Amino acid sequence: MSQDKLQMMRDAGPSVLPSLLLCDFGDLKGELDRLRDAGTQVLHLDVMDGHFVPNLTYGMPIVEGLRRHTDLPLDVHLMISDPLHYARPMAEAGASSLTFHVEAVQDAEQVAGEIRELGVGVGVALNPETPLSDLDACLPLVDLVLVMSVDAGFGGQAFNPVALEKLATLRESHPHLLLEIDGGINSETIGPARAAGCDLFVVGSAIFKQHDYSAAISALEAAIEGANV
Ligand SMILES: O=C(CO)[C@H](O)[C@H](O)COP(=O)(O)O
Ligand SMILES: [Co+2]
Repeated sequence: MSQDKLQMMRDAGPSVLPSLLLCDFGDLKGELDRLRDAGTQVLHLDVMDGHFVPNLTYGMPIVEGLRRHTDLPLDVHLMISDPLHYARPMAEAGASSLTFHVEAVQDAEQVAGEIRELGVGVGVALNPETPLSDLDACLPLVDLVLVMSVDAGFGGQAFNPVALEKLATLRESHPHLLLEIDGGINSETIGPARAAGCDLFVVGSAIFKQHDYSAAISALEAAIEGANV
């Protein structure tokens, strides 16, 4: 099933992925309904352990609860020190793709290989200061690369344009890899990210700090459409 969901992420084309980090957790079902009505095709879930990053969010019960209320692909961003410890429970909870941070692991090739065996999409993420060369060993084993445009850990940070260079380099060398960007994406930064070859655009503040999610997502999609690709 998760491989189907990964295909749904590919088939969606350039897409805005709302990050539930900044949503109203007191009304998750309402938030899902509003996002679905706004045309959301993939959800981005930020899992933080208070160790790899200095922030703590949520784990399997929330992923499982979301899965019971939506068929949308769940793109899970693991900002945790020991991704393999939680990979299987996350897959069983309903994750469609699991993206680990290359900075968190000793052997990224092994981690990517073990996640792949779970039947979910495999992603690797890197923070702004991490060089692309750190991905060399695991790139042949992943479906997507998540290029961070802020330091992982918090929503609402300013966009770091170093991500654009990384996206352009990856797009050139790996035309079929799914490329995702996360952090400080809004209607001004999303166009340059699309022009650099990005497919999936994670957005927190620029959706959840607006009253009208449909209007916010439409503005972001218009900026993607208008990008100089
Ligand atoms: O991974 C993340 C933070 O580490 C979030 O996905 C990201 O910060 C989204 O929020 P914003 O659009 O406000 O930057
Ligand atoms: Co994220």
